[in-house]
Amino acid sequence: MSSSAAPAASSGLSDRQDAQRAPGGQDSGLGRIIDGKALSESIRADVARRARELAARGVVPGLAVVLVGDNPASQVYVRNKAAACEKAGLHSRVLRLAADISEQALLEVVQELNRDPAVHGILVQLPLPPHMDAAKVIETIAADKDVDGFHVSNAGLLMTGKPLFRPCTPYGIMKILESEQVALRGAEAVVVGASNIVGKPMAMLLLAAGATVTLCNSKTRDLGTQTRRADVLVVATGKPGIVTGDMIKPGATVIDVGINRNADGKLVGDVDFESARRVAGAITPVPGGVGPMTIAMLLVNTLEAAERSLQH
Ligand SMILES: Nc1nc(=O)c2c([nH]1)NC[C@@H]1CN(c3ccc(C(=O)N[C@@H](CCC(=O)O)C(=O)O)cc3)C=[N+]21
Ligand SMILES: [Mg+2]
Repeated sequence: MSSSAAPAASSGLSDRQDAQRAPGGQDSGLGRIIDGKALSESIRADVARRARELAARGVVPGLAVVLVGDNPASQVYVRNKAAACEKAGLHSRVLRLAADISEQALLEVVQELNRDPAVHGILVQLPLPPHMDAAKVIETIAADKDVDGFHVSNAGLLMTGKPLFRPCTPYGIMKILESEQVALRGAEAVVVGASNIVGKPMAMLLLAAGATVTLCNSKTRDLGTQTRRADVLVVATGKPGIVTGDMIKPGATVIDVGINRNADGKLVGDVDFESARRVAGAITPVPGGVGPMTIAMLLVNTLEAAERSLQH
């Protein structure tokens, strides 16, 4: 692919964005890389501003994160969430529980957080150890503190068009599409992966925005036939490289939710980035795409829970 050697000067673009501009500003044949990190920072700045307004009214938004066991990836995510809270002026509390804690003891911890007026949002980090029934734990969280949006009440409210908390990853993806000014009314949207956490709520949000939605799963026959119709393609399977450039409609917006560590320890998505970028109009990178938006929307949900606490 061609890349301009022109100096970045005052273009205001990152080196990476500048490198994909062909001489004369013509289309270089490479899709734009969507900067989820920059967008997440502007959302977090907005959260910080609203948190200051709340603080002036005597309310500091509080998030409680419950971490069971010592999964190293979970440790990192939980630390990042806590740091993002502090930076935005939200209070965060991390409860670290031993991997062998009983399910009953965990349920009691959640019930205590439900009663605590300083806690506006509760997140129980997944996955939970195998001896726990994750659904039972999630259903124990008060629906009006369920900032993940995983509780059946919140899933039902989303499905019936009256969402309280939107799950953070799909919500962040909607913010990306909005900021990219992707037209969704009447558009073909294809979601690959039908989890309760990403794929299913993603389909609901896209549907509510007027897209025609196809939800694919691990049994979908000839996946490429589905994905090639997509104006907006969201991939959330946990399978690196499941979508390649030949499966993408030219000009499509491609959103990669996967976070996989490859053999050399590098983070990669579910989409084969190099081949996809030659076809897509715009694409999210991994890292720096969807991941930072997930955390930003967790802050938004927590802030809004605190704002609602003032309304009654
Ligand atoms: N109850 C619950 N809620 C969750 O929201 C939840 C969870 N459990 N369990 C684990 C997953 C995973 N998750 C991520 C959030 C941010 C990044 C993120 O910021 N990723 C960075 C890179 C991070 C890195 O370098 O490892 C990026 O994509 O740029 C990743 C993953 C939230 N999760
Ligand atoms: Mg990412």
